[in-house]
Amino acid sequence: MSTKNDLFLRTARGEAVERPPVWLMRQAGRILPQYRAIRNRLSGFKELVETPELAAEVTIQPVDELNVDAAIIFSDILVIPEAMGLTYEMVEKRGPLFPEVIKSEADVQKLTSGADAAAELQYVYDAVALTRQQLDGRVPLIGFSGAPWTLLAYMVEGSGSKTFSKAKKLLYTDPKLAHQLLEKISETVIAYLKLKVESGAQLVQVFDSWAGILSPAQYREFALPYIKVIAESITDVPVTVFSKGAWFVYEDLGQVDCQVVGLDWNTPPELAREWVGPDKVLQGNLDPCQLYAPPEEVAKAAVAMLDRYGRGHIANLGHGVYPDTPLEGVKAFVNAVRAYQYK
Ligand SMILES: Cc1c2[nH]c(c1CCC(=O)O)Cc1[nH]c(c(CCC(=O)O)c1C)Cc1[nH]c(c(CCC(=O)O)c1C)Cc1[nH]c(c(C)c1CCC(=O)O)C2
Repeated sequence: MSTKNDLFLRTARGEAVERPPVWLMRQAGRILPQYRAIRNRLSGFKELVETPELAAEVTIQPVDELNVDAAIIFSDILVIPEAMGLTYEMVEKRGPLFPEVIKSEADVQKLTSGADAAAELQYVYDAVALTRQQLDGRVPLIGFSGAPWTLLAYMVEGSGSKTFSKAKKLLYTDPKLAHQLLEKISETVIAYLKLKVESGAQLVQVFDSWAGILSPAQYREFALPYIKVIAESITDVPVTVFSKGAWFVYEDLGQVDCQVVGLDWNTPPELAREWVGPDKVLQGNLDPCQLYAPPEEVAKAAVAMLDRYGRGHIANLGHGVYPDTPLEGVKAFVNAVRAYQYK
């Protein structure tokens, strides 16, 4: 099946394009009334994630409503810990919660990993295949995974946290165990992403949402090597690495076998370009809070951002869109990028 609007993929592959493509992290979600309507009649978030027909429907909603240049499969990074044997709950208004966490070597040994764990996630592969079919080539479909360090952080901490100090403590007190766990997570992520690609994902993004709380030395020891192996293992589609808050890693990411590097809103694109080098495509990085401003200002800020990046850029926010963002702000952003022309 050919993709009618393949601007996003052409850009990710480094081809010359007429304007930057645009999509938003967390575009499938609470910003859309259509999403809230479906979500409100279900038992919870997990029912939506685990029902392929519904996941496909909410994945396509932002394509219909916002006219973005890519869809991202509706799911969560926490399906991986669950497939490995650590179930999560999504508590309303609070976020994820793991009733059991990883504390000891015995806990790590109990976890399933690799192909066995990835085989638990058939509902994700079904959602990807169904979404591809229903998109009918309108825009490309992005698959994603959490990065090993970010997944470890949830598996050890048991919930969100400002500091993730329990997870960081493990790195300092039992690095060997941390590596054992990271190894198992990585094997699972690789098997999982390969199956997502086989099911129809046309690019994969690895979210290292908590990269920025690591020291540079910790990042190089506990995060980067695993991201490297994952990027090298995905050979059939482009790979995006988004290491949030970790400006100090861009030089290293320049050496990783990925095509796109995602930037958070604290990172000046000119510096990121210097650090990662000329070959990668950059993705980002408008401050999600900018979208609360009046639409004309959102549009101006979007154009100013695009001018700073120049070519080799996928327009996005610097992190996921906040659930209470006005739709008119989101649309002003998308439309401003769509109206832009490279000189
Ligand atoms: C850290 C992380 C998680 N999940 C994810 C990350 C990495 C990206 C990032 O840094 O934001 C990734 C994710 N989660 C979700 C998507 C869907 C696709 C998309 O981007 O549109 C994606 C790509 C749906 C979701 N994942 C979640 C929601 C909200 C739940 C709901 O609808 O009730 C959605 C739409 C829940 C979730 N899931 C997670 C948290 C911390 C929360 C609670 C916070 C919140 O409520 O926003 C873990």
